[in-house]
Amino acid sequence: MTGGRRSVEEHAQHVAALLEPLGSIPPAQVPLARALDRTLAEPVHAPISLPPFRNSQMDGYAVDAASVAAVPATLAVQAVIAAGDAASTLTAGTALKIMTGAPIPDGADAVVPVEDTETDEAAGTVTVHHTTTSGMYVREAGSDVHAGALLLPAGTLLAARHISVLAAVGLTDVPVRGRPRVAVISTGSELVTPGEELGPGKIYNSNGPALAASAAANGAEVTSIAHCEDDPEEFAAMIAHAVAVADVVFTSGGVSKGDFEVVKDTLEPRGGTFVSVAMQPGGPQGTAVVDGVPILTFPGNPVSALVSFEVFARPLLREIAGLPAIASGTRPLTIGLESIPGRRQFLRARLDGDGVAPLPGHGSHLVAGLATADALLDIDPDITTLESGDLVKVLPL
Ligand SMILES: Nc1nc2c(c(=O)[nH]1)N[C@H]1C(S)=C(S)[C@@H](COP(=O)(O)OP(=O)(O)OC[C@H]3O[C@@H](n4cnc5c(N)ncnc54)[C@H](O)[C@@H]3O)O[C@H]1N2
Ligand code: MOO
Repeated sequence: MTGGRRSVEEHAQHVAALLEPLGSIPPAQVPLARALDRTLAEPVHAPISLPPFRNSQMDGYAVDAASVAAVPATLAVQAVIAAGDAASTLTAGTALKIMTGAPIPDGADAVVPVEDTETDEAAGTVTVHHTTTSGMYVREAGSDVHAGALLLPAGTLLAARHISVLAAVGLTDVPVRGRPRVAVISTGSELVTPGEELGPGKIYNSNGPALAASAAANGAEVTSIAHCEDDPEEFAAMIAHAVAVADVVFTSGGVSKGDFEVVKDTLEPRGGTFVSVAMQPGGPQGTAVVDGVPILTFPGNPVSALVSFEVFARPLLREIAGLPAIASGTRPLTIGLESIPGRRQFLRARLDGDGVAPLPGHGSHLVAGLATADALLDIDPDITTLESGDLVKVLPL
């Protein structure tokens, strides 16, 4: 604690301990069509070789290289082999017209590209102008990967190129790390859902969609998104639903010092802990466990809610889902800044060449300003002034 406030590190440890059981979510077998951005839970070995059979790299003529050792060489063309045809046999001293991807006939060991030949349709012959060597333009079976070899190690974050090879070896589904199920509850009687009428005193709910998007972007499966009036009974019912469908619940609003702090008022009597964390934004934080399911209660201000997610939830969700950690680093400031003493500040900023520039405006309601940021500056509580050129910790958004 610092001055009655819990440090960011202490709160992060507390949250990590609460979310620890999520580390044992079992892996899932998912179809390739839903495997993008998932993380392989186990290594995948090639069930077949690639290419599965010896095939042509060019549209041209399959020959025995020895038969075109002296050029020009004119050979009878026996037939045409298309991609998809079954294997055929080349009669010695002749050629077979062959398409890219078609199986190389037995007896052939090279392909002469069509550009290096002259065809006499009437005579049924091809004249080859350049000599070739055994293996030229032949794609050997297994030259990419052999059956049984390691295709992708466990931990691979599946991108299109991985889906490509998994499909190429004929796999229909793959074992991936389980995703934590997340429920999001936005609280506040002032909130209306986009699409509804914005009556007097009302604002659109932005935390619900933002927290759901943040969770989904960091490896979670969002199973419930709900909005609750500042009504303890309604909130208690929503919590009961949320813990039934999720592994972790995020709430926003209702945790500070007002008359209608529905989250705090409902969860504190049920063993929840509500603290002030020495950070800005995101000071008021709470946690609870209901029916064994951890609940993180973020403050309602939109910037505070998202910064809270970035600092406390994002690293853990990514670890649980097997996603790589977000690489934070340091960069020189392109503009100097002032910071409040005693609070770890997370300032909105924009990457600027090799440096980083803090954005103007510190209010936690500045959601349009937040949308122009692509990073947070992580300023230690004991720092009050930084000059242009000073190195700062940067957390990419
Ligand atoms: N007397 C004090 N007042 C406040 C303190 C304090 O220490 N003493 N802390 C301030 C800080 S810092 C924050 S952050 C907020 C946190 O308050 P709550 O978590 O109780 O949040 P609300 O009061 O419900 O809402 C705050 C603010 O954010 C807007 N909001 C809430 N939910 C949403 C949403 N889903 N989408 C968009 N905007 C939302 C809400 O309308 C309020 O304007 O408390 C300060 N007050
Ligand atoms: O922490 Mo509040 O989260 O400063 O706006």
